[in-house]
Amino acid sequence: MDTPFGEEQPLWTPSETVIRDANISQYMHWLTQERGLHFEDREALWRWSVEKLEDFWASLWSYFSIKASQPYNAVLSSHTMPGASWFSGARLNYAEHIFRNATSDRPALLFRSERQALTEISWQELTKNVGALSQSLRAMGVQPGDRVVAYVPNIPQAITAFLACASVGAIWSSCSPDFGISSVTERFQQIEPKVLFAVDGYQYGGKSFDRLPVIHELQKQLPTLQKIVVIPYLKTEPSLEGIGHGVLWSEVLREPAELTFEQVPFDHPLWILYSSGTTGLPKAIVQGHGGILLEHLKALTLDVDLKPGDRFFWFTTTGWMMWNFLVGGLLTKSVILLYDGSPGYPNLETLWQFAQESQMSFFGTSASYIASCMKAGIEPGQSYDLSHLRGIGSTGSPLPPEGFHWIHEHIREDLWVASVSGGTDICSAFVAGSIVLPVYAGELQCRSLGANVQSFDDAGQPLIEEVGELVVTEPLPSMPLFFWNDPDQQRYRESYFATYPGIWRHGDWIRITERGSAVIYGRSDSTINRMGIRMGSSEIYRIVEGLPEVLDSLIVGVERPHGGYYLPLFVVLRPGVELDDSLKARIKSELRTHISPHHVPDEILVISEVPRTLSGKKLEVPVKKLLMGLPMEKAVSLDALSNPQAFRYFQEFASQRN
Ligand SMILES: CC(=O)CC(=O)O
Repeated sequence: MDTPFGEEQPLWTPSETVIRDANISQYMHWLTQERGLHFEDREALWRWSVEKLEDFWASLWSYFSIKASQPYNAVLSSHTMPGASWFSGARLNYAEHIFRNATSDRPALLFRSERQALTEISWQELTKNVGALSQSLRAMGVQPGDRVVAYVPNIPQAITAFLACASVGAIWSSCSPDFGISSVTERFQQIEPKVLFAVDGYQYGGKSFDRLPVIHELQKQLPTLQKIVVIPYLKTEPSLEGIGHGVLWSEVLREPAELTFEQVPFDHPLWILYSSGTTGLPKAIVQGHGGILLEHLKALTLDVDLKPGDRFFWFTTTGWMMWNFLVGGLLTKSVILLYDGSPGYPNLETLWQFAQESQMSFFGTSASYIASCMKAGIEPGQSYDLSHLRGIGSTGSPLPPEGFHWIHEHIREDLWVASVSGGTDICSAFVAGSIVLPVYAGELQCRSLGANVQSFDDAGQPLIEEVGELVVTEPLPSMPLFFWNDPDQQRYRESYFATYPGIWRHGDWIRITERGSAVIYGRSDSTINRMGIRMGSSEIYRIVEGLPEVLDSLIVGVERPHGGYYLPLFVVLRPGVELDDSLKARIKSELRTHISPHHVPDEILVISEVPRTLSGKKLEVPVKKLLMGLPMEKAVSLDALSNPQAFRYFQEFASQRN
C-alpha cells in the first residue's frame, strides 16, 4: 500500500527543560530511586513495560498511590487473552481517586456552550452535588452493578451524574442527544437500565432540538426504567407530563449527603461503551474501575503530561470514549474543560476563543476538525492569545502531515502535536504522544507504555516499516472485562481474537517505523468511523433498507491519504424506482434522525447488486480497499464471491475516483 505519511526531519523537538520537567522523566527518576531501574530513553522504558508487564503495572500502583480498602494479592492471573485478570483481591473505587484531588485552589470544571458563557464549577459544588445525587440513586434502589444511563450533552450535570453513579458502584452508559431513537434504544435496551438521565433538549449549530418526544419514546422502549431524571437544559421548566417516574434534576440534588464510595473489586464494571461491528447490535463493552483508573492515570500523566492546575480539553460528546478519557483528567489534578455545541458555530473560531478565555493548556480534538480549520483558512495564532497552550491532541482518524504543519504555521510553532490512536475498546490510546520525543509530521510518536503493539502480516509475523494489522500481544488492564449479553464470550473472541488466536487484532492498519513511531492508515474492517464516532454498517443498513424503495445497500468509510473521510452509500432499488432528489433527501434524513448527523453519506449511488462472499457477507472491506487505491488482485479474491460480476462496478468506480 502507498505510505503517504512520514517526513525525514522532525517538526518539533523538545527542549532540555521540557524533557526535565516532563512527568515521564519524574517517573523514570522514581523507577531509578525506588526500583533500581535505569532506562536510556522512552523506547527502553516502553520495552521494559511490555516485557515485565507485572512489574510495570505494579510500579504504577505504587507511583500513583492507589487507594485500596483491600490490597491485591496478584498483579496478573495469566497472560492469556481473553481472560487475564488484574490485581485480584483489591477493592477500590474509581471516583474516590477523583475526589481525593478536591481543593479550593482551583475549579474542578470549566464549562461553555453555544448559549452559556464560560462558567466555573468548584470542587465544593461538585462534591456537594455528587454526594446528594449518590444518596438519591441509593434511595431509588440503585445497587452496585445496576445500570444507569444518560442521554445528555457534554455538560457539568453529565459529569455529576457519572461520578455519583460510579461512587455507588452502579454502571454508567451514555449517548449524546444527537443520537437518533434507534441508535439509543439499540444501545440502552441491551443493558436494561434502572435509571435514565436525559436533557429536555439542546442547541446545536444555533438550532434548538426538543428531546422530550425522544424521552417519551425511550420510556416505552426501556421497560426496566424505574426513574427518569430530566435535566432542564433547553427550557428552564420542562414539562414532565406523561413521563412516568419522571423527576427533575433539582429534586435529586435537594437533600445534602456525605459523599461515600462503595468499595468494589478491581474488575467491577465502571461503564459500558459501545462499538459497532459489521453485524448485529453495537457491542456493549464493559470496562472496570481498576483497569480504567490505572490506564487513565498512566495515559494522562505520563503521555499527555498533565500537571496540577493544567486546563485539559478534548472536544467530544458523551457518545464518544474521548468523553470518558476527558473525565479522567480529574484524576491528575488538572481542571477539565467542557464545551457543548457545534465547533463550527457561529464559525470555526469558537473553540479557539474558548481556548483563550479558559487559558487552555492542552487542546484535544479530531483530525477532521483540524482539516476544517485548515480549509477555512483561519488564523487562531494571530487572532487569540493562546500563550497557555502547550500541546494539541488529535484523534478520530489519522492526522496527515499537512495538519501538523498547519498547527505550527497557524497556531504556534513551538506546540507539541500529539496524534494518538486507540479506541473505545480500551478507552485509551495504543499509540500515543510523548512530550519527551520529537514529533515527525504525520506520525504518532510512540507506543503506549504497557501496550505491546505490533504490526503483523497475514502470517502473524511482526513488521517494521511495512503496513500490517495493528495487534496487541499482551493484555492491558483496560481491555473489556466482557461484552454485555455475551455469556460464553463468543462475540468478544470473534471481535478481537479470531484472526490471530490469543492476540488482540484491533482492526486498524499500522506501520511501525524504525525510530519507534507509528503511522495509522485507518480501519482494516468495515466499521464506519466518522469524527471518532463508530457505527457499524449494519446499523446503517437497518435504516436504509427499512425504506420500501431500497432492496439492498452497501456503505464504506474511506480514510483519504491526506485527511478527510469519504462515505459513499450504494443502493439497490426496487424495479421502477428512481434515485431522485426526493429519495436521496429521505435517505439522508432517516439516517440523520435515526443514526446521527455524522453518518449521513457524502454520496448516494445506485448499483444493480451488492457483491457478496459465498457465505452471503457484503464485501465492504474489499470495496474500501479498492477506494483506498489498492489494485483489484490485492483487494479481493474473486473466487470467494457468490456474484463476482457485481464487484466489477466498484473496480470501475474506484479507477474513476482515485
Ligand atoms: C483514542 C482513539 O482512538 C479515539 C478514536 O478514534 O475512537
